[in-house]
Amino acid sequence: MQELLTVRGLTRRYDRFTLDHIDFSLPCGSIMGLMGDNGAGKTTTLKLILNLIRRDEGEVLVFGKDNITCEREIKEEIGVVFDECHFSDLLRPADLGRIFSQVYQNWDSASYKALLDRFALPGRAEIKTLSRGMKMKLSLACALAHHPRFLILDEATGGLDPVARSELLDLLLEFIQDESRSVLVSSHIISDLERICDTIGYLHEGRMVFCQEKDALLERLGVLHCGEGDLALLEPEFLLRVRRHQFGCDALVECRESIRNRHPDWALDRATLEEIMLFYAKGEER
Ligand SMILES: Nc1ncnc2c1ncn2[C@@H]1O[C@H](COP(=O)(O)OP(=O)(O)OP(=O)(O)O)[C@@H](O)[C@H]1O
Repeated sequence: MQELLTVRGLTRRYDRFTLDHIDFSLPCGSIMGLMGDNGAGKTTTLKLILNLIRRDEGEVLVFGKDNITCEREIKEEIGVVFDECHFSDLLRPADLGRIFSQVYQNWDSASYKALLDRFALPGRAEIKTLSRGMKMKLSLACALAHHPRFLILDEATGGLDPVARSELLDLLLEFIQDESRSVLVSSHIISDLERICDTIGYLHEGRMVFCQEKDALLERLGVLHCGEGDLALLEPEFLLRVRRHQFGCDALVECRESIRNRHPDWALDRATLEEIMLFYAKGEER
């Protein structure tokens, strides 16, 4: 499958934080979710891809082209939604349509109008009168109306109610249907990522702990509920992380089926993405 985005060794150093040699790629026709706790480096990664901040090391290729030397060309085909609406409060959606038609060669006024209608957004209302969710939908309409091939969303579902969120997720699935377009989305709403993503990248303290195909990941990993005695019997190569509590321990394990075959009477469940994230954020290595 052709790669739409390739990130290699991407590094950005701040005084108290380093995004540390991040590697991942995103094939055409797929959705990748970036999850991670506050300050893990998700926004930094997205800003580096968009060349909004300077990288210290590494390489970013979008559509096979360097994101710095080919920035103008690449940005024609990228749509971006950040968690806050950055448009002036005094403008109206109709004004944005006129402004963006001067910015993007491919701006499609009819498509913009259709998106405003789809999101029930009034073209002539000042942006300051729109709710947070409506502003988010407006950002999305602006991000989509020039027919980008690559959509980047940073916490874009945060301000939306469950129905609007569900509509947005459907729209993202629709967006990638023709197999030539892709989405990179960061979110704290892990259930949203679990629902739509093909690949999940988990950032923790500036490092990519894993970046894997979601179905394979959920098929492979498991959560074992046991006491210290059983934990000592578990083959060490299967053990990823442990969380100890008053009544025993929970262990994040891999090769779930092999463990089930060897220890059929153990309490072994599938792991959710949220559990996996908690194990890496809060668990111990052994
Ligand atoms: N301009 C800056 N100067 C110094 N440090 C910065 C700067 N921008 C970001 N950081 C630091 O980089 C780290 C990662 O921030 P980033 O915004 O990428 O995290 P995040 O994963 O998006 O977090 P959240 O989920 O809270 O939005 C944080 O520790 C932040 O303080």
